[in-house]
Amino acid sequence: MGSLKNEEEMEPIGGESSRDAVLYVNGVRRVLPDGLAHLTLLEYLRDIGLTGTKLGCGEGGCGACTVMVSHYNEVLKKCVHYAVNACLAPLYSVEGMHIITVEGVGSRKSGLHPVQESLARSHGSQCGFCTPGFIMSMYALLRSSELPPTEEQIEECLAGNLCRCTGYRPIIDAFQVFAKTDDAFYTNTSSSDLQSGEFLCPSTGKPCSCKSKGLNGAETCKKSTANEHNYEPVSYSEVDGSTYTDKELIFPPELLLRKLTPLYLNGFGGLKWFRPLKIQHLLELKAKFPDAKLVVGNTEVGIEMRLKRIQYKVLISVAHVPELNVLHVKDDGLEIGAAVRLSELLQMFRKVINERAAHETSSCKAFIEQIKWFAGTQIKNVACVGGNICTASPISDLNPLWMAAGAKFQIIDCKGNIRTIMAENFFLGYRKVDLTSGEILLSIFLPWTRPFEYVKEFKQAHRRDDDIAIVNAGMRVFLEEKGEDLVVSDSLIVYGGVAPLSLSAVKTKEFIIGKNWDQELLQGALKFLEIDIFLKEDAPGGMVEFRKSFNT
Ligand SMILES: NC(=O)c1ccc[n+]([C@@H]2O[C@H](COP(=O)([O-])OP(=O)(O)OC[C@H]3O[C@@H](n4cnc5c(N)ncnc54)[C@H](O)[C@@H]3O)[C@@H](O)[C@H]2O)c1
Ligand code: HPA
Repeated sequence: MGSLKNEEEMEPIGGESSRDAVLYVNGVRRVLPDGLAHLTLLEYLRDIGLTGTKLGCGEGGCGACTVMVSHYNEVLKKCVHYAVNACLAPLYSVEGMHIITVEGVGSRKSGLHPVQESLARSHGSQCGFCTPGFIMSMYALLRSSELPPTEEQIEECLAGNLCRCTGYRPIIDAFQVFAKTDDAFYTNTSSSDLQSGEFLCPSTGKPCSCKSKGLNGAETCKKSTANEHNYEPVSYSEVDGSTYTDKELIFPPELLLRKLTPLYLNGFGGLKWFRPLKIQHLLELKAKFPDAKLVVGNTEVGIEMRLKRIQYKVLISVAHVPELNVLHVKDDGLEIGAAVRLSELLQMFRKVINERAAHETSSCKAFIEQIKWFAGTQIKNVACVGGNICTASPISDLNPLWMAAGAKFQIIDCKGNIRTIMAENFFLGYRKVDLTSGEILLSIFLPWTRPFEYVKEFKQAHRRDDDIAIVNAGMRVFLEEKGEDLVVSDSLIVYGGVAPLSLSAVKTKEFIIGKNWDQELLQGALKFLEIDIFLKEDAPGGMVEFRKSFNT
């Protein structure tokens, strides 16, 4: 399929020269030849014999293909580790990175990792198909956490992994031994006894169900989750895995020193894969290939190409363009680059709600709740804000919130001209947005909320975790004090899942503005919502009565 091209031979992608595409898998250096742009990371891994990673749903919904990606983050000046769905990750998107698969974590032969051993001992593996994915989600959480994770973080990191056999309880039990809430519980036996005589579990910091008064709380708790029969641990003597760390795969030193370079590679059927590192190069590419698809997480494009058989000829990975990765806290709000991943955004929201006045972060709190239920952790680790916005899905979880929260989108064209548009006006129809083929979404500006301004999210899906919405919404109301009363000064209520696009309840807004914030307003608003959100009996998506019940 030809060889790697250097910059001189390249399409317009800047003046730096390109190098070999390199990847590390389980500590082993691998040179990626040109011609593989059509491959996913999963296909590549299985082709090289690493078949522990499984193909389940192929759309990032089941987690059987979970692997851990590590790379050096130039901004944070440290290695970052996170779980991804290998079934959606384009092979070249992980160029310059280290991939750890379940084979690299441990095996019977080389010794099991504590995560693997605990799962096996707790009967958390039955048919075994989903097991590598669970192991990798938990392993990635442990490697990326500076402190031992909480029980909640452990459950959250598994939201994108499905198991059809166990009912999840043995899996959760197996992994909860890695949760630790308070060092004192481990070091000070007297502090692990409540005055009532109840025993506090060292792993969870909560009263322990085994209620044992044994010598060592940790030991008692361990036995309650692991197999109580005598056994010879394969690789370690304690559940905390202290002896295992000698074998832990380190981040390859070569990748610490190696600078990312722009890439231009090819794939089957004439597919071109570009990785510009500068906005100027990205804009030049977009001018040259107006129909090119921008990709970051590939969680939408990947599904379109594989499951819907849509053929894109040119893919431009914009994940490493600095201008698209900004996350700036400003006096009047937050500037968010279009390529910022949802997990990064979530962290930023958590940071600002701790640092800023409570009234300023009502939108941030609503986004935190909505992102929690957006998808599994593996998807949130790669899916970007701009990808979700530009997909303009009628069930997008975040677009109703951007609109309601009064966000503004910055759009840049191939010549570098920037225009700003209110999120409210950006969505034009079914998966149609106000972008010409020469334009891309550059960034999003989310204003802080004002005193007496409140933003709320809503999502109803078939199940809570990792599911698409049946109906969702974003709502904002800004109240003004008038004497004894609170009067609605401004508002926006936007619903998803009820029309071909995220739909603003215009008449309801008109009705409530200027009215007192009371029960009467609520009853009147519900009537107007029935007019604004009108679902025909044969509306696409079905479940019309059910969906109507959420709107009012
Ligand atoms: N597969 C899943 O389980 C799952 C779950 C939840 C959400 N999602 C998807 O997450 C996606 C978000 O991110 P992603 O990074 O994976 O998307 P992606 O890389 O697949 O790109 C999605 C779309 O957005 C466009 N796009 C991306 N950045 C753009 C920009 N800066 N300007 C203009 N267009 C741009 C792409 O060209 C493409 O059409 C959503 O679209 C949503 O469909 C997937
Ligand atoms: N949330 C969850 N799933 C999705 C979305 C979203 O916003 N868009 C497409 N699939």
